Amino acid sequence: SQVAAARYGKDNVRVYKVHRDESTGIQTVVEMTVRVLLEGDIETSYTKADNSVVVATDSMKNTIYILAKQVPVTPPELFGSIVGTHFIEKYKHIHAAHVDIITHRWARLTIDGKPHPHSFFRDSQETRNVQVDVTEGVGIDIKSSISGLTVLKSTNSQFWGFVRDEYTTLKETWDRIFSTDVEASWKWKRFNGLDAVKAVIPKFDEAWTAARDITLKTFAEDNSASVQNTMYKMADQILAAAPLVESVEYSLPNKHYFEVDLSWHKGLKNTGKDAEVYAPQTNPNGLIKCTVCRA
Ligand SMILES: O=c1[nH]c(=O)c2nn[nH]c2[nH]1
Repeated sequence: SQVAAARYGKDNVRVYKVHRDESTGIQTVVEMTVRVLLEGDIETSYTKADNSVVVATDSMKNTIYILAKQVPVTPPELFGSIVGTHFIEKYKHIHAAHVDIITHRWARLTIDGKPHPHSFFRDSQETRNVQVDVTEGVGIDIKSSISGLTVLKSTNSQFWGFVRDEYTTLKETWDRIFSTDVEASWKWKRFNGLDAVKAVIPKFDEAWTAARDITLKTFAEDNSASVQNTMYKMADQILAAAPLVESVEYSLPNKHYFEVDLSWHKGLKNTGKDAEVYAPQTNPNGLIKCTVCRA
């Protein structure tokens, strides 16, 4: 046997960092969960019990905390690029570093109509994430994403004209509920190194804001013909808004809400235009995926 592929590191490294503005007393917090996996000339640690090539995962965890102290932890695209670049520069036998960062939300509390200087709440399980792959002699590939942004619209979602055959029972609808947990990601054009990432730092927050705003606005305003068509419209607009982005990917579960026919109870009307009470379905769910690139 031989090692076909190998990468190792520390997962679920939880990092919190506070910025204290002494002049205003306003504090700002960031919380994230970091994974770093390394690749390189490490096969002998698997095949020969040669630990001389192993940077201990504990040391990798220490490194994440030290770098979080020394450099900005936002935008996550920058911090991930710094962390990954550190490992391939520090250890000559390490040739690639894969850094995944999940950023959790701490929304500033508004108390008596005013933003509170140092109090926050978890307003959503939505996260902002990056996958940063730093490869020696190649560059830095970054995929940014939004996860766990759960939305629902109570009308202006349709689905009709689909294949009807001996397997079809689904009725066509011109007015249905559409709910999904948004998973949207955008892949940046390859950066040739850390300096190239540092040259465009503002673009990362701008792209995240654009992707989130476009997703929510299109979700709300599009009279959706299908999940497929609506997600394509979202991706198309994100590509137009972010020239440094190479492609956009959506993965949207279609979280079904079924009408409940109550006509058996004294003729109670609760279907079609009379439907008000629905049964939210845990499973099964539709799952619609696409990757959209520039033509
Ligand atoms: O938007 C939808 N797309 C689909 O492919 C599908 N299939 N069943 N319901 C559906 N809704």
